[in-house]
Amino acid sequence: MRDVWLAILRRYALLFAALLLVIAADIAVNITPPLVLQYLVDHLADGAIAEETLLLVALLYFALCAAGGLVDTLKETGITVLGQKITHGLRSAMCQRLSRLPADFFVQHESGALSSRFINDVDTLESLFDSGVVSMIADACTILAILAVVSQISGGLGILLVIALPLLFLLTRYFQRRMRQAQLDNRAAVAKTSALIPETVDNIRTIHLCQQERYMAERCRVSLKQSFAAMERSNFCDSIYSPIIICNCTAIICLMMALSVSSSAMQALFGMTVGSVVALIAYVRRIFTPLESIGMEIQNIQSAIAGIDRLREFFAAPLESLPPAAASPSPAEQQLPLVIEHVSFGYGKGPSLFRDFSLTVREGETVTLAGRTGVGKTTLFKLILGLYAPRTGNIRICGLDPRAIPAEKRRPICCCVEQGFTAIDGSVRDQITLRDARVTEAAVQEALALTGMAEVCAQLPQGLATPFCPALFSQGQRQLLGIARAIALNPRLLLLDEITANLDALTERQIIRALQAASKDRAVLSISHRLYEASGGKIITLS
Ligand SMILES: Nc1ncnc2c1ncn2[C@@H]1O[C@H](COP(=O)(O)OP(=O)(O)OP(=O)(O)O)[C@@H](O)[C@H]1O
Repeated sequence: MRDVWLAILRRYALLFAALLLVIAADIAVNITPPLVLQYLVDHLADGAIAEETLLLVALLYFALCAAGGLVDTLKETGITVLGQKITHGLRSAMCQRLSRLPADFFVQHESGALSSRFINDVDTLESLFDSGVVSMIADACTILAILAVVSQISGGLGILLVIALPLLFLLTRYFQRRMRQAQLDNRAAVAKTSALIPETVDNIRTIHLCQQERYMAERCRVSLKQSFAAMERSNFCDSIYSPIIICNCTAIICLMMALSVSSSAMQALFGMTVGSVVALIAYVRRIFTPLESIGMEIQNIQSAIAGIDRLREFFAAPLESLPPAAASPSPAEQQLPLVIEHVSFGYGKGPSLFRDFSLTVREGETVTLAGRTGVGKTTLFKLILGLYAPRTGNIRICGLDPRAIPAEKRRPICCCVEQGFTAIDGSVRDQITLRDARVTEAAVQEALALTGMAEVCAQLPQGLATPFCPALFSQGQRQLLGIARAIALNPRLLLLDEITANLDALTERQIIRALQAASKDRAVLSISHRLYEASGGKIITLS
């Protein structure tokens, strides 16, 4: 993961440096107005300043306030842009890595957990930058700068602030922790209520039949009550925090004034003038905003660290070791769509599912794999598709090692139709082309004609341009679309994994007819007894 970070930081080093400059400018611009105000008030009080100079100083004060707002906006924009760039760089690195992870990784990690790495964990990492580390550095620098200036004007107030600030910081953290806990409790209660709604709707008949309405209502009431109580706690902390901070701020100012007038020694320490009082009040107020932000930033950094750990795990997963890119096979090898020679395979360190298995499928041939359930028929397909490497032996598709075939060359060589149709977001045409520019309109029409789906698609409201939704087609029609997708780039080898399972006899016959038309002149390896009976091809039993 360190390489990824370094690459990202190197790429955006300029932006990072510019951001640091803007942060420095922001601190400087925000710290100056009270000093100008002090000068202005002091000189107004003793009347020893020309009117034009006064006007100029007043204008300077307003200009500095405006510049402060401007630089602040620039700083926020810079932090957000840098955070977004880092997120983009990180997600791109994750996507690149995702396509090189072995099939086992996807068996061990649920798709939901993997999506969460891409969405939630990367988002928390973004917050590590835009409302975490960078903002914390900026806030800490602002506090130090204010303390330095305040100590210059009034050493006594500087000491007071150094004593009070850690206590106020602890108070802020206490409130923030309580609010966070209340929000977490509320989220858990809301999630419970949300889960209850679909559960109730799905089981509404059973609830009525078993007269469980009260029980369900009670469950809902309990989680709503928990949510309400948690929100109350959060609101309470929120409402009393600001008054407490304002009271503290006022108490510090009062204490400063009381001490400065109590004795001449104290006055020397606090060094009060009318202007300095105005400036110091402004500084005391200003110091609380970054103090409060730092508390939130620590919280963000803590949750981001958990996200970083999960991302580190993702980046630490070993990549698939692929054989070198496939060299062009000899013309003799090219003629054989599938050759399996003495292959043995088992998952991980488990026992071998099959040993010394050999098979050749030629052009125009339909071979059916048979064998008891769990014998490894689908596993053999995974080996042919290059998802796993055989323990021993070789597999060649058109003379190439399936694991070494580049992604863009796979579709014209070998395609697999599975039991269920997996749709992509887009139109009906996209389901066949998969947005692959090599699939021409003529190829789409030919694939639809071969599978008998041309008429069905022509009757759709916008023809092939109709946005796809599962309700447009029956289960059998979706399977036919899957076959049309598989043959659209005219692959030499077609793998069919129980594609007629769960279908009624009529639809099954329709699919078998479509397959017979699609199988002409290509090698077909199937796990389907029906197809075997219909095609009369070879049957190979795995044992
Ligand atoms: N990713 C995996 N990791 C470990 N074991 C697996 C994995 N996938 C499948 N298996 C195991 O391998 C064995 C063969 O599974 P496979 O799906 O290939 O059988 P099959 O012959 O296609 O069965 P069926 O006819 O029921 O579909 C099973 O015992 C299964 O539990």
